[in-house]
Amino acid sequence: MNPEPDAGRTAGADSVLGGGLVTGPAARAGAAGGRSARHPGATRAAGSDDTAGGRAAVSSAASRGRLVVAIALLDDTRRVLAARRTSPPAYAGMWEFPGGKVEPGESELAALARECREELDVEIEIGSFLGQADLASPGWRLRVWFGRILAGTPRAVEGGELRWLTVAELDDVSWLPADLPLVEAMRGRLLDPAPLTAGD
Ligand SMILES: Nc1nc2c([nH]c(=O)n2[C@H]2C[C@H](O)[C@@H](COP(=O)(O)OP(=O)(O)OP(=O)(O)O)O2)c(=O)[nH]1
Repeated sequence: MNPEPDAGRTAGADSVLGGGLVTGPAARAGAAGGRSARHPGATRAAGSDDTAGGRAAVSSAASRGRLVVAIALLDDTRRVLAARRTSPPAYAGMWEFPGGKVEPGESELAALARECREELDVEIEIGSFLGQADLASPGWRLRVWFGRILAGTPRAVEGGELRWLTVAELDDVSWLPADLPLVEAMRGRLLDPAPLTAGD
């Protein structure tokens, strides 16, 4: 399933992702920014209640929600790179797709490229959209793309741990709760022999 139009197209193809990828400069241009959400979240907003105060608090929190972008980086054998978090305490030890928050004025894809540079010390090529999920904090949303490494060997710059997981190993780690439906979607895409082309 690819619920979003592809992030962008360039010439070229590779055996893992297929063609139609956005590389660094194109990613920085941010072809996918500003799209509306079309998919319900996987995680219910936490902390809501039925009191007027509760509604106001939730509404206020939603208005300052954040967009988190992350990447399912694949190697040539379709293993995916997972990262183990060290913070906050509630998430420490759980696994996620590398990524982070989009800064104000920054495009989604530029943020994705920046986060991979900062957290993994790699340059990436961004492929097709995997999916999105609402996070526990009201107004926060996670959006994930497939991608591959163009340059560098990933290392956990900010601590934690990295693991390349085969599709058979996806359940060997404890994913963050919001990631679970995305991991399921990814499993389906990885088991499908079709190339993970942008726009498929
Ligand atoms: N990167 C990433 N974050 C995720 C995933 N799933 C999930 O619930 N999250 C949550 C955890 C955090 O609350 C939030 C991302 O925040 P972050 O702390 O990683 O962002 P950041 O790198 O910009 O961090 P910072 O500079 O503000 O310290 O999204 C995921 O797969 N990848």
